[in-house]
Amino acid sequence: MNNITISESIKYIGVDDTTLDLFESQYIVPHGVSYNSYLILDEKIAVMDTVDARKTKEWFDNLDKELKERVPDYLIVSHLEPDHSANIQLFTEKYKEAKLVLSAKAKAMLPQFFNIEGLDERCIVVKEGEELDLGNHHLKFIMAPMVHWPEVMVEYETTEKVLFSADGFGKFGALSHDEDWACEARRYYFNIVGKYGAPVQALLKKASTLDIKMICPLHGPILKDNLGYYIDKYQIWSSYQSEDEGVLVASASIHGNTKEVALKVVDLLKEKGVKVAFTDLTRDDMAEAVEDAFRYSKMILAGATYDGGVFSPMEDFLHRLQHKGYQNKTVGLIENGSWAPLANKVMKEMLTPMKNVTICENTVTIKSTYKDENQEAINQLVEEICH
Ligand SMILES: Cc1cc2nc3c(=O)[nH]c(=O)nc-3n(C[C@H](O)[C@H](O)[C@H](O)COP(=O)(O)O)c2cc1C
Repeated sequence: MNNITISESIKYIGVDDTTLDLFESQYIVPHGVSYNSYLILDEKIAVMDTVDARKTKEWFDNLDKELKERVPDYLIVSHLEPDHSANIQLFTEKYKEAKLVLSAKAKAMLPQFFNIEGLDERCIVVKEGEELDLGNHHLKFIMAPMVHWPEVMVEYETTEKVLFSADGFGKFGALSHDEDWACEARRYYFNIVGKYGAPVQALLKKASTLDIKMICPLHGPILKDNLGYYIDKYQIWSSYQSEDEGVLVASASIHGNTKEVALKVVDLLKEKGVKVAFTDLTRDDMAEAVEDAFRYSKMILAGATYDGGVFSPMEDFLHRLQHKGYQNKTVGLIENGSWAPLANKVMKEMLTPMKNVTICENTVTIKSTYKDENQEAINQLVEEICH
């Protein structure tokens, strides 16, 4: 177990997973991920969520070690996604007197995942603002529907002023791997929670009334210092403001000619002192491209024409941005085609329904390979996006 200290009474019993190939079967996690779980030891004992089925044994070992022969009274269920809920059934079978404490929606969904005997008697359904008395510790329940599932709730422990924030403030990366919080927290946020900005804003509003000394999320490090920094990031991200003035240049190129033009644009922007990120959508991590699209205020898309449409990695990227609620940005378009270039038309059609997305008037069309005669159009697009 990671040697993570929370307090005398609150223990970390989570686990690192450093061999997972893809989180949610789609996100690379080069430094793994942690499934966090906590134990509150008081007159009554509460376990705060379970972990993924990949780590059942390790989690029960951690729990046993901290319980020191005592028996839990409650399992608090914040979220039913299997990376946190997988061991609920086993827990109820091992601790037959323990109650599950959960939202009404979670109780309704529970039978979809498990077949728990005497479910009604085993559950304590809690509502907004209700409290559970553990002795010196008191858990106050705050509903957080659609952050990012409907049954989600978070818990505020009033004595030590700890917010158990479910997937909120979560991050990719195992706890054994020490790294900057923002990069992997941002990639996690926009790809997993990003669509649900309004529910996150609602939760932040409720949280702003609490005196929070520590945030214990279900993934990533326990946040103890400078909490304003993390909360500010969540305010920016969930309100779809751009975190940085700058341009993401994203290319989808089959044979490299479109990419070559995209890289020329990167150089031009850099010469102008603009903050630039570049992604090759055919090879780089798509989730990081999504993250950067939300992070920066502007974006230039460079796509090859493919079968009368746009090359599929670009199409995939734009679909993801649609799903995640991409908005409030300026976007420039570059296309390439050998006989009937159509990529700009298709990219424009995909961008137009998005909220408050302004498409630059200047566009660039390359016919197969870059020629000097293309430079003027490129310059004009770069000039427009810089203003
Ligand atoms: C399978 C396939 C389908 C294509 N479809 C079109 C098309 O519909 N219209 C067009 O103008 N070019 C089409 N092209 C040509 C490419 O868009 C063109 O060669 C472009 O220059 C490729 O840029 P790249 O070097 O960045 O890959 C197609 C190419 C391939 C391989």
